[in-house]
Amino acid sequence: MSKPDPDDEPREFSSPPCFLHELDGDDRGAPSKPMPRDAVMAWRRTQRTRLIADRLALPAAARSERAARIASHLDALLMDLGGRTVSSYWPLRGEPDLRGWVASIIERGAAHALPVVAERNAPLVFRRWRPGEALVRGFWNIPVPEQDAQTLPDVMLAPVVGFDRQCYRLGYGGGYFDRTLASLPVRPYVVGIGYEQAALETIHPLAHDIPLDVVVTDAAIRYPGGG
Ligand SMILES: Nc1nc2c(c(=O)[nH]1)N(C=O)[C@@H](CNc1ccc(C(=O)N[C@@H](CCC(=O)O)C(=O)O)cc1)CN2
Ligand SMILES: Nc1ncnc2c1ncn2[C@@H]1O[C@H](COP(=O)(O)OP(=O)(O)OP(=O)(O)O)[C@@H](O)[C@H]1O
Repeated sequence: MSKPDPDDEPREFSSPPCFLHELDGDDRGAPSKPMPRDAVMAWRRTQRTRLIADRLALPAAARSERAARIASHLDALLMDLGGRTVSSYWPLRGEPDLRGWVASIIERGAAHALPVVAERNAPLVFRRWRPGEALVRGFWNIPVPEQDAQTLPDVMLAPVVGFDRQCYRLGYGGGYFDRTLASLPVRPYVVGIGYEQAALETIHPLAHDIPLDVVVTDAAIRYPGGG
């Protein structure tokens, strides 16, 4: 397992064409001048709190309607998942609930797994799971499969707290998905999942941040730099 890099500096050093946006105090659009690591981490904490509160404020009906849109975008993006292993997540803190879609891909011949924090600050492991199978409480009380049948996903759904134009992911701050992607022998196809309202201009990527391949929201399928 790699240790956090003390030289973990922001990656973006290019000057924006115009600095007027810095006068209006809008920290959502985020200026693209380099920010020190401590400032990036503090900014991320503020954004996490705001973004989680925003999605928890969505009425349940709006959340499930948006999850259905995300599911139909996933069908359009991923098409035939027969014979593939897909990892998803047990929905927490207002994350889109894709459990119905998971049941549908299993019916269509996919295998499915859930991520498990087996050890703090270590890569995630993935345990096979089908609806109806037993779950137990893991770290932070997140339900995880009881059976320790480990697998590696071909397609990994990564729920986002926020995402940016380059498809960098803001998560809960544990660094688990980044650590996992840095350690897997074969990189899966990594699909960020979130509501459109989680869009940010930039998360101020640091050296440890690994971009998602694509982000699927209720409004769009977004590729890095694709607007
Ligand atoms: N539904 C779901 N399951 C998931 C993830 C996820 O993003 N969503 N994960 C994606 O990585 C992993 C769990 N990651 C987590 C990372 C941090 C915290 C958390 O609560 N952290 C503390 C602060 C950090 C700490 O104390 O270590 C907190 O927010 O209070 C929770 C889950 C695996 N399972
Ligand atoms: N490959 C890695 N090796 C060691 N530490 C890492 C690695 N990737 C991330 N970290 C550490 O994890 C911490 C949290 O990172 P970050 O703010 O990017 O979390 P996050 O992506 O929002 O969280 P999560 O993936 O758990 O939802 C940072 O201190 C970072 O240094």
